[in-house]
Amino acid sequence: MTMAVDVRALSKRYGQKRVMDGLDLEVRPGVTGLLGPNGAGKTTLLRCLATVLAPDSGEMRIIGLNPADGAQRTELRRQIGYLPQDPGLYAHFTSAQMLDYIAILKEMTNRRQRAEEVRRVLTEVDLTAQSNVKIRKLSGGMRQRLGIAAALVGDPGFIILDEPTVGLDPEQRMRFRTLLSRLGETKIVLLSTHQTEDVAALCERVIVYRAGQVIFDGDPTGLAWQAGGKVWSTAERPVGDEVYWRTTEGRYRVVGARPHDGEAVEPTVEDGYLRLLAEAEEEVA
Ligand SMILES: Nc1ncnc2c1ncn2[C@@H]1O[C@H](COP(=O)(O)OP(=O)(O)OP(=O)(O)O)[C@@H](O)[C@H]1O
Repeated sequence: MTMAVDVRALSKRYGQKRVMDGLDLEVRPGVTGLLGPNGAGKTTLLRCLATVLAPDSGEMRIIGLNPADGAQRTELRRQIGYLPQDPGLYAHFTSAQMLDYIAILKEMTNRRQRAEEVRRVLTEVDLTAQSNVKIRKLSGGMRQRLGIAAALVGDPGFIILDEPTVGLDPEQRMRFRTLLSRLGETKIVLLSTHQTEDVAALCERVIVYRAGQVIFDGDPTGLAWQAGGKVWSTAERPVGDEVYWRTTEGRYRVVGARPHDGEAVEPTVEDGYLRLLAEAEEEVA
């Protein structure tokens, strides 16, 4: 089994709108983060990789299998765990029933084996106590964790998570980071997120995606340094169109040109990301 995702010249349009245009991408085991503004096309890419959506053209090899081929696609789906943005959980099922159902869809026919698998994934996301609680009674964060558990059923080699940390409290987010880091030791984990702190904390690789194009591919430190020498702390509210915000210390953090009293600040992943997007906007303008 080739533990890699290999995508060549992938294109997708919705009507006249071109969302992906000849995308080339390789993803290896480890945790890879996909960052990008709303509407960049992240979900479209993830849905293609999850074999939920067929691209218009291009080639994919995922764990050595070709999803364009029916038999290989079926085999591949056993190897993929996918958390969509809206996981479509059944409100009247309990957590355990939902996961058991997913295990059945993944063709786990042995009832005892399934029960064990359900227990395992519930433990992974700290939902054992909610095992027999109906989904409609779970909090938003608990539902999100159940969605993550669903993606882990059957121990897939390729895990695709679309904004997995939405709604998680800080403790559960930490727990989730630990879980993902562990999974990334042997599996291909691809997560789309708007949380640059998650990317900084757990991704060894980050891809920034904008308007269907990869505009950065490297490690989080490299992304942070996209704003190297361009992050400032200043006492006065900046004028002009630089990106800035007020910090808890009551100063302004500016990403862009140096304000007249600006003191240089070490860039974060968020700074680098914002700078990169601002530069991409400038190029288009
Ligand atoms: N089924 C569809 N039909 C028509 N247009 C679509 C469809 N799905 C997505 N789009 C459009 O394609 C573009 C990319 O959407 P996509 O959901 O892939 O972006 P995204 O990067 O995941 O965004 P977000 O961060 O907001 O989730 C958007 O302009 C969106 O409106």
